[in-house]
Amino acid sequence: MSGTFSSVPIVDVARLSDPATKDAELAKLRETIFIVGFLYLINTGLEDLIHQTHEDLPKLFSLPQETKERCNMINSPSFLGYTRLGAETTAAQTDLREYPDHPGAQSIVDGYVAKIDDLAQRFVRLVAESLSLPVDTFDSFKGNMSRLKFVKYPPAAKNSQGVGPHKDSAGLFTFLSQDNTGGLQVLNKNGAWIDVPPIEGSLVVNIQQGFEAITGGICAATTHRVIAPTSQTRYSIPFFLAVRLDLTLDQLRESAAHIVERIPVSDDKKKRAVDVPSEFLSPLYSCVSSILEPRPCSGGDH
Ligand SMILES: O=C(O)CCC(=O)C(=O)O
Ligand SMILES: [Fe+2]
Repeated sequence: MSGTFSSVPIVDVARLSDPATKDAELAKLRETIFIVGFLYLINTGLEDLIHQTHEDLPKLFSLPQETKERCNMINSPSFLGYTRLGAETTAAQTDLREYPDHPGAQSIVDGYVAKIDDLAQRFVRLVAESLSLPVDTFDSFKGNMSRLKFVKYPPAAKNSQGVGPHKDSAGLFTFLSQDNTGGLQVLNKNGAWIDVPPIEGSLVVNIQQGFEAITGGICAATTHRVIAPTSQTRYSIPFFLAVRLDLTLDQLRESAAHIVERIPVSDDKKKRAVDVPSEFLSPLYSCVSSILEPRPCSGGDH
């Protein structure tokens, strides 16, 4: 792999679990983490769950509008819940997508979160291994505010914005299951949009800005977007693995410097990593929770 990419690599969990193939697959994971920031994860063991959950999504979204509005996120103190179509903006344009939540969805959500969170915990340890770090290196950064979203993109005019260009923000990694529609694209270092076509049963995993900050910018979050579908409705299920909200940015900088020292990449890359432009390291915020909800940070030293 050279300095940029023209497709998103596939990393195989079965090969990572087999002593005969583990090292080769870890090397692939490392290259992918450094160069692309996006990968497909296959053979996760979650294929049936993913399939079943996608079967359930159209039913959830076809709940009556007033049922969906009852759990609108604007009424929630934690800002979690339903968002209607057109209520979001990315890169100054309206996104053509909506997401629901409903008490009836509780068991679907709980079942999915339990399994995907378990996979996410294993993945983070594999990433540490692939970077030649102790397996538990990132464990102390993990928080308990991970989020699951069910997203619907109705058909729209050609080249409409499903969700505009963005990097995922204050977490470690995103684990996304997309249906068979397509439309997800990632931006490579030459400024070209690269398709991430659906692979049945796979998860698309990408680095968030929290992990970028933890690795001092060596493992960077990649900009991505979704082009709205034109003829069929698209559904996706992103799971955002969170960082600890009480982590102070001073602590983060200190441990990032410590981790960067141990990652075996060229000094040149390390040098560039020192000055990563990330809202995550903005002096405007004193701790991670204030990025999500700007206010003074308390109890940040544990
Ligand atoms: O729906 C997708 O495929 C991607 C969604 C996404 O990028 C996000 O919600 O952050
Ligand atoms: Fe995203």
